[in-house]
Amino acid sequence: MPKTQEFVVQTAGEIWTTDVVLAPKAMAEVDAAAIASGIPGYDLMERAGQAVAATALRSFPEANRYIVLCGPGNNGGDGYVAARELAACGASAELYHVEELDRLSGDARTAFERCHLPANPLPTYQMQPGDVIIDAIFGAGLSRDLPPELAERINAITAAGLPVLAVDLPSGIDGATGEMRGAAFTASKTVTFMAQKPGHLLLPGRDHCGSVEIVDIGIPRRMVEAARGALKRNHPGLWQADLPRANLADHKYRRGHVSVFSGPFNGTGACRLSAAAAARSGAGIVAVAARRSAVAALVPHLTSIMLHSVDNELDLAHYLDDPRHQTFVLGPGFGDFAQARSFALAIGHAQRTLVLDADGITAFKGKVDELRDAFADVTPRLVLTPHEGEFHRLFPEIAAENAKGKVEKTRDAAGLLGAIVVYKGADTVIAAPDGSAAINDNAPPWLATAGSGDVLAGMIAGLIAQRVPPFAASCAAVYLHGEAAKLAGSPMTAEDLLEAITAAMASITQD
Ligand SMILES: NC(=O)C1=CN([C@@H]2O[C@H](COP(=O)(O)OP(=O)(O)OC[C@H]3O[C@@H](n4cnc5c(N)ncnc54)[C@H](O)[C@@H]3O)[C@@H](O)[C@H]2O)[C@@H](O)CC1
Ligand SMILES: Nc1ncnc2c1ncn2[C@@H]1O[C@H](COP(=O)(O)OP(=O)(O)O)[C@@H](O)[C@H]1O
Ligand SMILES: [K+]
Repeated sequence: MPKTQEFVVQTAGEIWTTDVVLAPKAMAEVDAAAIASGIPGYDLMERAGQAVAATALRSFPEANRYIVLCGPGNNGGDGYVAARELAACGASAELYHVEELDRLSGDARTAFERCHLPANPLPTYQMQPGDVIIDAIFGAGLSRDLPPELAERINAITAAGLPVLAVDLPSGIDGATGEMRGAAFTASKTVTFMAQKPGHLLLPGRDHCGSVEIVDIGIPRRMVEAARGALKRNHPGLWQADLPRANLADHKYRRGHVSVFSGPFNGTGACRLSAAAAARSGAGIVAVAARRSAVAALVPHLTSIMLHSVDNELDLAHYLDDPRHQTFVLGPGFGDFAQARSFALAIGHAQRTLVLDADGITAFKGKVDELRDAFADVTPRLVLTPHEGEFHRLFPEIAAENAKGKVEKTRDAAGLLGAIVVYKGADTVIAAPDGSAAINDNAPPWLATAGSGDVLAGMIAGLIAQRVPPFAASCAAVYLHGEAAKLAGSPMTAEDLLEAITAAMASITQD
C-alpha cells in the first residue's frame, strides 16, 4: 500500500541550492522512485507547472501574453499546468502544441485535459511585442535533433528577441551533454526540478539557460541525495575543509615545496607565472628549475622564488635525491618535447607528484601509456591540465566520441591515465580515475588570456604541496582561479590574476 500522505511534501515552488548534478537518466530514475514510493507522478507535474507559472509572474510581470509552447511529453505536461495557473491568476496565456494532441498520454494528457484552454498548432502562432515565451517543448526526454521546421521556428523566435522562460531545459539542449541538437532556445531564465543537469552547466547549454532556478517539487531530498553520483558542481563545500590552515608550528618546508621547470632563455615567462601562482597559493618554498642557458634570463626576475640549474637527466636525478622536492610543474613554455618526456617520466618513477601542462602534455602525444605507467599508483600523483586542443592531441579517440559529453570524456581520460584530468575551458571539468567529477562554472570570459593556464597549473601544485589531495586541490584551484579573475576584473592580464589570488583565497577561507 503506498503511503502517499507520508511522502507528499508541500514545497511546490521552493527554490533551493544544491550541488547535486543529475544526468537526465538519473533524474528519470529519481522521478520513477518517487512515484513508486507513493507520490503520484501527476502531483509532481502539478508542482512543476505551478512553479513555472510563479516564476513567469515574478520574473516577467510586464508580459502582455504568456505564450506556452507544449511538446508531446511530460515537459509539455508542465506547460499545460503552467498555462492553466497563469490563466487562473488572470494573466493572458495562450497555448501552442508542437505535435498532434492525440499523441499526449499519461500525466501530460491529464494536465492537458485539466487545463481547459484552447491549444493551437505552433505554426499558427503570430509573434507580438510583449509576448513572453514559456518553452515546454522538450526537457529531459530530448533524444534526437530537432525537426527542421521546429528548429526554424525556434530560430525565428530567437531572432525576434522575445524573452524565453525554459521549463527544465531550453528545448534543443541535450541535458546530459549541454550540446545543441539542431537548434535551441536561448532562455533568460530556466526553471528546473530537484537538481541541475549537466546541460545547465556545460557549454553551450549553460549559455542558453540564463539564470537557473532549482525548484523543489516534493521529491524527498534524500532520494535526490541517494542518486547523487560522483558528479558535482564545483564549489567550496567540496574542498574547503581540505585547504591548509596556517599553523604556528609550520616552517617553510612543512608548508610545501614546488619546483617549476623553466623554458629556454627566450621562454621563461610562463614558468615564472606558474611559480608565482604556487607561492601565492601558499606553498612554503617555490623554486624554478632551469637549463643553464636560461639561468641568466631568470636571475633578474626572481626574488623569493629560488633558482636551480637542471640541465639534463643527471642533474634532475640529483635534484630528486632531495626528499623535500615533492611537487613539480612541467610544461609551461618548456619547449623541448623529448626532454619534457624524460623529465616527466623520471619524476613519476621517483614517486613524486607532477602537474603536467602545455608542452608537457603535447610531448606525450601517442605516448600516453608511458605516462600512465610512470605514475601508476593507488592514489593519483599526476594532474593533467589540457585545454581543448591539447585534449584532442593526447586523447584523439576519446575526443572523437561525439555521443559523449565533456564530463564523460574527462572521466574516460582520467581513467585511461590513472590521473586527475582538468579539461579546461569556460566549463572546466575536473575528473579523477575513480569517477569523481566536478563541473566548474565560475570562470569569467576574460580568463581566456595568455598565461592564465600557467597560473592555474601553479595554483594546483601550490595546493598539492600543502598536502591538499590532488582532486580537491585541482577543484579548489580551478574555482579560486575563477574567483581571482572576477576580483581582478576586465580587462585582465595574467599578472593581474596573480595579484588577485590572495584575495580570492581569503574570501574562501573566511566563509
Ligand atoms: N514524473 C516525471 O517524470 C516528471 C517529469 N517532469 C517533466 O518531464 C520532462 C521529461 O518528460 P519526458 O520524459 O516525457 O520527455 P520530454 O517531454 O522532454 O520529451 C519527450 C517526448 O519528445 C519526443 N522527442 C524527443 N526528442 C525529440 C525530437 N528531437 N524531435 C521530436 N520529438 C522528440 C519523445 O519521443 C517523447 O515523445 C522533464 O523535463 C520535466 O519537465 C516534471 O513534470 C516533473 C515530474
Ligand atoms: N571563454 C572562457 N571563459 C572562461 N574561462 C576560460 C575561457 N577560455 C579559457 N578559459 C580558462 O582560461 C585558462 C586558459 O588556459 P590555457 O588555454 O592553458 O592558456 P595559456 O596557455 O595562455 O595559459 C584556463 O583556465 C581555461 O579554463
Ligand atoms: K523546455
